[in-house]
Order: sequence, then C-alpha cells, then structure tokens
Amino acid sequence: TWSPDDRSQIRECVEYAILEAGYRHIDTAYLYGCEDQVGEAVRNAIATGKVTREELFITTKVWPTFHKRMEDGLDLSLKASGLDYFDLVLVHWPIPVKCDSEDGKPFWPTNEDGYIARDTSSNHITMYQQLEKCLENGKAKAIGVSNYSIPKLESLLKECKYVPAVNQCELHPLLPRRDLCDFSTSKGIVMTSYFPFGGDGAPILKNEAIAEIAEKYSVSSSTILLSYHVNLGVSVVPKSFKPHRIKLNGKIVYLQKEDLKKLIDIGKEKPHRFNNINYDVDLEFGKEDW
Ligand SMILES: NC(=O)C1=CN([C@@H]2O[C@H](COP(=O)(O)OP(=O)(O)OC[C@H]3O[C@@H](n4cnc5c(N)ncnc54)[C@H](OP(=O)(O)O)[C@@H]3O)[C@@H](O)[C@H]2O)C=CC1
Ligand SMILES: O=C1Nc2ccccc2C1=O
Repeated sequence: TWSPDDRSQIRECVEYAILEAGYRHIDTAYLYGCEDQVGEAVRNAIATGKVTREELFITTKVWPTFHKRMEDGLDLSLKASGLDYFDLVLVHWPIPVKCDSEDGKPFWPTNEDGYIARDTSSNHITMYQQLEKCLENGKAKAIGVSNYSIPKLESLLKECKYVPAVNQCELHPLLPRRDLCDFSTSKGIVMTSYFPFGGDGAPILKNEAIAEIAEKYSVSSSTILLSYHVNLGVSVVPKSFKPHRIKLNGKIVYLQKEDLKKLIDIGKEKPHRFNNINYDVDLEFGKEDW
C-alpha cells in the first residue's frame, strides 16, 4: 500500500484486492499515511460476510523515528487503522532517526551535510526489543524486521527473546541477495520481497532476459517476477492501483530450475538496489554493517 503521491484510491484498491482478487495479506506502514484506509477496507470487506478478520493478515511497520518509543508508534498505527491488533509488526528500518515530535514526523530529517539525521542512542536491537513487548501484550500477533542485513540479524539474534518471524527486504532478480535469504531461512526467518517490480514505474519489467523467460511460459514479465519469489519460498508484496493488475498479480507459475537459475544470475555479479535512502552509511550489498 505504499504510494509516493496520490493515496486517495487505497481503500478502494484494498477492498478490491480482498473481495475480487482473493488477497489475504495486506502490507502497510505508519510511513505510508494510509492505515486509516486499510482499516476501513478491512472493516468493509468483513461486513460483506465474504471474509473474516482471522482470514486476513495485516502487516504494519513502525518508523525508526519512534526508536525510543516503538509501542507508542504502534499505538498510532492501531488508532489510525481502527484495528484491535496487527498480524505482523516490523521495525521498518534498522537505523534510528532523530525525532522531537509526538507523531514521529518528519520521517526523513537531514543534517547539514544532507544525510539523514541518525540517533545513535538507540539501535536495531533496542528497537526490536520494544516490539517484543507488543507481542507479549497482544497488539502484534507476530513481530519481525525490515531492511536488516546479515550482520544486523546476527547481532539481533544474540540478544532477542523471540526470533523475528519475517525480514522484509528489497529482493528481485537484479538484487537476488541469496546469502541473506539463505541465512534468514536457516534461522527460521521468512523473507518477504518488496519492490518486486523495482518500485514506482516498475523499471524491472523492461528487462529483456526476464521478458524472454516470460515468453517461454506465455505469461507477463510481472508474473515471472512474482513467481521467482514464490518458487524460492519467499513471500512478496506487489502494489498496483489498477484492478486488472491487482488480479494479474495473484497469478503464479512453477518455474523450471534452469529458469530460476537464469533469473538469479541476472543480478548476481552486479546487484542493483532501487531503494536508496540517503543514510551516511555503506549500503554495500550483503556486506553492510549498518
Ligand atoms: N519495507 C520497506 O522498506 C518497503 C516496503 N515496501 C512495500 O512493498 C510494496 C511494493 O513496492 P512498491 O513500491 O509498491 O513497488 P512495486 O515493485 O510493487 O511496483 C509498483 C509499480 O509497478 C506497477 N505495476 C504493478 N503491477 C504491475 C503489472 N502487473 N504490470 C505492470 N506494472 C505493474 C505499479 O503501477 P500501477 O499501480 O499503475 O499498476 C507501480 O508503478 C509497497 O507497496 C510496500 O507495501 C516498499 C518499499 C519499501
Ligand atoms: O516502505 C517504504 N517505502 C519506500 C519507498 C521509497 C523509499 C523508502 C521507502 C520505505 O521505507
């Protein structure tokens, strides 16, 4: 449910996804400013009698400006959505961001050097530990992380009481991060892919190697990009505002091993990340210590 600009259609799209396209997992975040619409769509969908709250899986994320008061951040999400609980709550980014306000805004304050203003008095472990309390008090049915690298997971796993259920990261054939996926899976952490099409404007759909594989299976490149994850045991959260694409994005095909390998190989040597946030830290693929 992330949209960089117009957010007016989100309630309608979420209702359509649930009622007409069979979606059960909806991914949102405090950052996205649309938890009110997600909550309304959930209530409307339940009111039709076609789906129950228990059948739906609603994820939200707490923004790192709430690094000292993650539960307050989650309370704002619960209030905005009108939901009694979230099925999954994630630490949105492992990097605490400076904040003086109640509402966690601005989300991306910058220093004079133009980089995002980090707050080093908290860290990726202390933020997660506050969500452990939200698991224990029932505000979250499961908790996890987002944008955590292997070093960040390693240090978190040494200190946490509950293993994160999920690590949601940018993943696609141009950024396969198989080391991160294998590490997470070996620890019982489910990987979720965001930006399956490369984000706004879906730049990865222009990739010729992917188009070739799509032709072989007589499906669209978008179906190949989503099937890539499901075939690897990774869950995936595509976004579309267009009803026919919302339906199309529910389609998954079995991929032959040789095609999965071809897809992984696309970004193996020179991985490309589309989500570049202006932190003064090294986002070096797979090796980052931030
Ligand atoms: N944890 C995190 O830090 C992050 C999480 N996310 C989550 O991941 C979700 C997905 O990422 P998002 O940024 O939305 O980017 P996506 O990679 O899902 O791409 C969205 C773009 O693809 C287009 N599109 C969607 N389906 C198709 C299709 N079948 N054929 C052609 N074009 C298509 C959409 O256009 P149109 O709408 O016009 O169809 C839109 O321009 C977000 O909505 C959010 O929930 C995203 C970023 C970071
Ligand atoms: O969830 C997110 N969606 C985004 C889109 C652009 C940049 C950062 C983000 C997020 O952290």
